[in-house]
Parts: sequence; C-alpha cells; structure tokens
Amino acid sequence: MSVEKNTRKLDKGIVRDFSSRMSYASYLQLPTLLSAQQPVSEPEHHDEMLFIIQHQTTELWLKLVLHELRSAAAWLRADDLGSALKGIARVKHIQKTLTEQWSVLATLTPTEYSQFRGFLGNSSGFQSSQYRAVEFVLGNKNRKMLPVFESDPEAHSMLEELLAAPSIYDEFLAYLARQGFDVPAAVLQRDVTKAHEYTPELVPLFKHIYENAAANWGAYEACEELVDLEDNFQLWRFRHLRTVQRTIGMKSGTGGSSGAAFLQKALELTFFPELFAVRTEIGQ
Ligand code: HEM
Ligand SMILES: N[C@@H](CC(=O)c1ccccc1NC=O)C(=O)O
Repeated sequence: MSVEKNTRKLDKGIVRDFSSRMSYASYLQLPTLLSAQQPVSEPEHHDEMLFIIQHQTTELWLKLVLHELRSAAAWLRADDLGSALKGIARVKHIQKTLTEQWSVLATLTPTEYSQFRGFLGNSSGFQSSQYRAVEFVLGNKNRKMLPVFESDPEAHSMLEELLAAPSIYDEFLAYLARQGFDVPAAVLQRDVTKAHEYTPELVPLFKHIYENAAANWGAYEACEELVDLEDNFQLWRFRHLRTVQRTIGMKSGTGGSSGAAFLQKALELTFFPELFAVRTEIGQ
C-alpha cells in the first residue's frame, strides 16, 4: 500500500536503542564537529556562520585531498600506477566540489563581510597548513612558507616532512625512469626541498609518450591526470581571487599581503610545466 497521510511507517527492525551501540553521532564525533563553529563577532553577525562553515568544509576536503595525494605518491613509489590513478581521480572530484562551493560564499555581500571582517584580526587562509601541504605534495615547495607555522608545531613538522619528501611529480618521473623512459639524471637527483622548475630536457620524453599514447597508455593517462589536477587547482585559485575581488576589492589582506594582487601572482605558478610545454610541440 502507498504511504498514508504522507507519513512513512517505520520498519519493525529499525534500531532505536543506542545506549550500548555505536550510533551515527558517536561514530562521526558529531558533538565535536558541530561544536566547532564559534563566531567571534560581537554582537554575533548572522553571516559569520557561513564564513566559518565554508572554511571548515574546505579544510575537511583538503584533509582528504592530502590523504589521497600522499598515498598516490607512495603508490607510484611502489610502481602501482593503477592505485595512484584511482586516488587522483577521487581528488579531481573533490577539487570540482571545492571550486563549485565558492558560489555559496559569493552570496556574502561586501557590506556584510565588512561588518565582521575586523573581528578576524590577522587570521587568513594564508595560514592554512593543509593548503600549503597540498602545494608541497604537488611540487610547489617554498621553505619561506614555514615560519608562519612556528606557533603550531604539528603543522610545522608536517610541512617540514613534506618539504623533504619527493613530490607526486618527482615520484612519477622516478617511476617513468624505472619503466625504461629516458628521464634526465639531473631531474632524478634534484633537490626535492625546492620548487620544481621547468626542465626543457623533459619535454622530448613527454612528446614521445603523447605521440605514442597507445603504446604507452599508463604513462599517457597519468600525464593527463596530472594536467587535470593542475587545471583544477588553478580553477580553485581563480574562483578564490574573483571572490576576493568582489568582496574586498583592492583592500590589503588580513594576513598582511597586498590582497588580490598577491593572489593573482599564484595564477602564474605551475606544478607540471613540462606537461603544458609539450602541447606546443605536439605534431611539430
Ligand atoms: C570573503 C572571502 C575571502 C576573502 C576576502 C579572502 C581573502 C584572502 C586574501 C586577501 C588572501 C591573501 C593573504 C592575506 O593577506 O590575507 C587570502 C589567502 C588565502 N585564502 Fe582567502 N579569502 C576568502 C575566503 C577563503 C576561503 C573560503 C578559503 C578556503 C580555505 C581561503 C583560503 C585561502 C588560502 C589557502 C590563501 C593563501 C593563498 C596563497 O598563498 O596563494 N580563503 N585570502
Ligand atoms: N584574508 C581575508 C580574511 C579571510 O578570508 C580569512 C580569515 C580567517 C580565516 C580564513 C580566511 N580566509 C581566507 O583568507 C581578508 O583579508 O579579508
């Protein structure tokens, strides 16, 4: 029979007593999670809740992105390309969600934000250790980012560890070398604590892979997945920049930077420059 009075009957078997069973809330630690939204504005500004939740959801997804990318680097090191690609595919979906999510924050008007911005003091997304960690895992290392985390030993040591570890790109290039591809020795022996810099000697290798994709399918697919990762990362940065422009215009940032101009410069950074450079060479 169909639902009566627009009310669904509850199945007999539905478990109701959680006095000695694991429940939804206890498994997910919801009391902890849902007590972490504490506006600092006084009197409390209605829209600060949006601001906090937008950041917290981003940090939660960044936690998973980091978890997957670190594992993907380890899979590459273990010559398991399939598992690495599976993790990267998941990261790409998270990135899309994060980029889409900017539209929620775009409902915050400049007037509303200006009413509680002063309460944020010098806190800023610039101090996001997980965001910096993702940049490091992808190969955009910068030791100068570390002092910001000196008052947070856990974050600081995580970033120090990632600074010293090969990036996912370093691991991919080492994997290619082990597969018999002609990877320049200088690339394999580079100082991994520095940002990866454009190495023109790598382009012929990628040209070979792209022009013989069918014969090198795994390597080719991995290259395209990395291109997607960089693309998605830049789309997030771009939406951040546009949100900043529409919310605070040309004001300087709470973190002390010039604001939009500083963020604009990040759009010129690149994780995998050779994978973009190879496009110019295809068919030539
Ligand atoms: C109205 C919303 C926002 C404004 C006006 C804003 C503004 C800014 C500004 C001006 C900076 C430059 C650093 C500074 O001097 O403070 C910055 C950096 C940053 N923000 Fe935001 N932001 C907003 C929302 C967000 C959100 C939702 C996130 C997500 C976690 C975020 C993450 C970051 C990150 C990771 C950086 C460092 C970027 C880099 O180093 O290139 N921001 N933000
Ligand atoms: N930097 C922003 C403030 C801001 O957006 C923010 C403040 C505290 C925690 C995270 C933030 N998000 C990104 O920077 C501003 O200058 O208005």
